[in-house]
Amino acid sequence: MSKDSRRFRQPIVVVLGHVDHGKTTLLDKIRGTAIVKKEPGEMTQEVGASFVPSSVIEKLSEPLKNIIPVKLEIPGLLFIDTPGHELFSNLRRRGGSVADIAILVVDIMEGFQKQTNESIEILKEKKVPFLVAANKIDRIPGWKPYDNEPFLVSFSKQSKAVQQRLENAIYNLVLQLAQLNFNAERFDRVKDFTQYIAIVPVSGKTGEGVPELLALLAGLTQRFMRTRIGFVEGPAKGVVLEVKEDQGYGYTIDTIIYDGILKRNDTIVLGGVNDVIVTKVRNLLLPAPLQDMRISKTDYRSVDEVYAASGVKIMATGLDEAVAGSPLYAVDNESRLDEYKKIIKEEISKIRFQKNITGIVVKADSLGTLESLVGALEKRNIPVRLADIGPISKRDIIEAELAGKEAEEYGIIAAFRVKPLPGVESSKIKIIYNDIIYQLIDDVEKYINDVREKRKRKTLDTLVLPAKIKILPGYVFRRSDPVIVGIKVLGGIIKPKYPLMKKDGRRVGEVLQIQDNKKTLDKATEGMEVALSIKGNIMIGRQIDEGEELYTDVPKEDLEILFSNYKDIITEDMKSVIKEIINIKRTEDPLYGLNIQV
Ligand SMILES: Nc1nc2c(ncn2[C@@H]2O[C@H](COP(=O)(O)OP(=O)(O)OP(=O)(O)O)[C@@H](O)[C@H]2O)c(=O)[nH]1
Repeated sequence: MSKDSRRFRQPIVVVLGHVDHGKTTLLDKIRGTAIVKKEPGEMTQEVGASFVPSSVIEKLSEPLKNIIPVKLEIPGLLFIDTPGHELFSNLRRRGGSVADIAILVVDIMEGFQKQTNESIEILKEKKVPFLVAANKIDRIPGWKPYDNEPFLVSFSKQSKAVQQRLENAIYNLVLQLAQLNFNAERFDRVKDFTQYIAIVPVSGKTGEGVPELLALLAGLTQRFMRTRIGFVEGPAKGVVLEVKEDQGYGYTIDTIIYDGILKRNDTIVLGGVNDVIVTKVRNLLLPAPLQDMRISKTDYRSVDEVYAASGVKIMATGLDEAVAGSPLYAVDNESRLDEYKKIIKEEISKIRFQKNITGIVVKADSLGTLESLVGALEKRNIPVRLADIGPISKRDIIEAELAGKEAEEYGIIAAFRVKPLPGVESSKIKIIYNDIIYQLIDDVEKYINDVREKRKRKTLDTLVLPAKIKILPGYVFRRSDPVIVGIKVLGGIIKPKYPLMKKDGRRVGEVLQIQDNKKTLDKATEGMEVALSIKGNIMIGRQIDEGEELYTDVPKEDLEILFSNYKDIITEDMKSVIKEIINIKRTEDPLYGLNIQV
């Protein structure tokens, strides 16, 4: 088909679903089936995507003519090759996704799992319609496989008991979708596809149901997305899927062009690590044609132009700084260059940002994953102070430290597929790594909650309260191990287990016991004169002296909790002790007691 006769471009299809539910197997089966059914010259190869021409889809659905009448106007379907959340997030497009429709793969024996629900969330948010592939039907007990047959053909040949098992499993999926507020039904019973999600039973292993899956994807997109998939003659619009250093080609970008035509020598603009990149297309690369069924895409051939929708590798100078997930525009008229640059800058600055708030630092390898991370974190009410792409730098550490001083739980960096730059001292703060977006978010949330829980568990009993004591001269009962001395409480409250410090902030052991006339006390307050035993490596005359004044060594957090939760026990004498303690502690930690009004 020549491009001039095109009315529609091929819809872009993505595959999502829970781990091990069979996304890769199903995609491979679709590709393999398409390769087997193609006529010579019909199969063009794409970068990062596979094209299944309409002629193949029509051939496959021939036996279904009476059930799904498909007369295809679209040229075919473009399947994004790599399944999963992470790549999907780089298919970003302002206000949605470059993907036109999605296949949500669900293991029919296992039903909806965590990532199935997450996938639905993502699809809802990006407004991508989807159908459900109820996969692994060949694993239904008693199922007799009929390789590559339409589901309806194979289903009609199964025993009644097996048919019933399948129906039960489908019903289970219908219920699970209903809980998520979706109407759903087996595809052949759906009357209105705008109201119901179609469930297509398939097997990625035997290929059963693949004909229906393809026919439905094609039929639904061409019927309900006519405007969206209308072919555009103008300059290309696309998205950077991945940035790669290819042997012999230098830095290249794998892109999905979803609109218009991209030509060699076109000027393109896209997002870069430091600035918007403006460059000229030196070469457009597509995988060399397939010789046989092997799906290998390592050799390239160059072409003069590609038209939407397609996956193409772009060679150009300056791509080493290109950012995956960035929009890409071809500029037809140099006078509009600034306009395009501005659009890209604006879009990127919404995703890469620094705010003066208490929140965590997020670093990711691409714009798409960064956007997904920040979006998901904010949904869980986790504030983000700094969001950026690239390796962890000194600035990131400093920002996290600052946040941590304001609220300990936020003094972290969430790192998605990035590492610290060489020489960056990262041991001072907690960096949480995970290469799966949703696990990273779970890890971050868990860490924050753990820190908060720990803090909450600190009740009045476990707090170290402020106190100031004086070792009374002439009342040394034991000089060491443990020291036993007579003291007077000059202010505050002292209890066993409290750590003690000198006027210069140095630690000098811990209170072991408090006694008055041989009676053990659980505390001593202002004005009381009691005997105190102090354990630790200390000796009267060495670390501490008769007549010396000591303070309790109050942790910053304890002081904050005292002020936020137990203000009523703060007496005047304790207040003046607190002021002195803050002065002592500030020499080490300038933020000690910062938010406290004494
Ligand atoms: N019996 C049967 N096994 C299947 C089918 N589809 C996939 N499998 C098996 O299920 C396992 C997982 O399949 P994958 O295709 O790797 O699953 P995936 O969802 O791509 O997994 P991740 O990429 O790890 O998320 C493999 O052992 C497959 O062979 C199917 O239709 N029938």
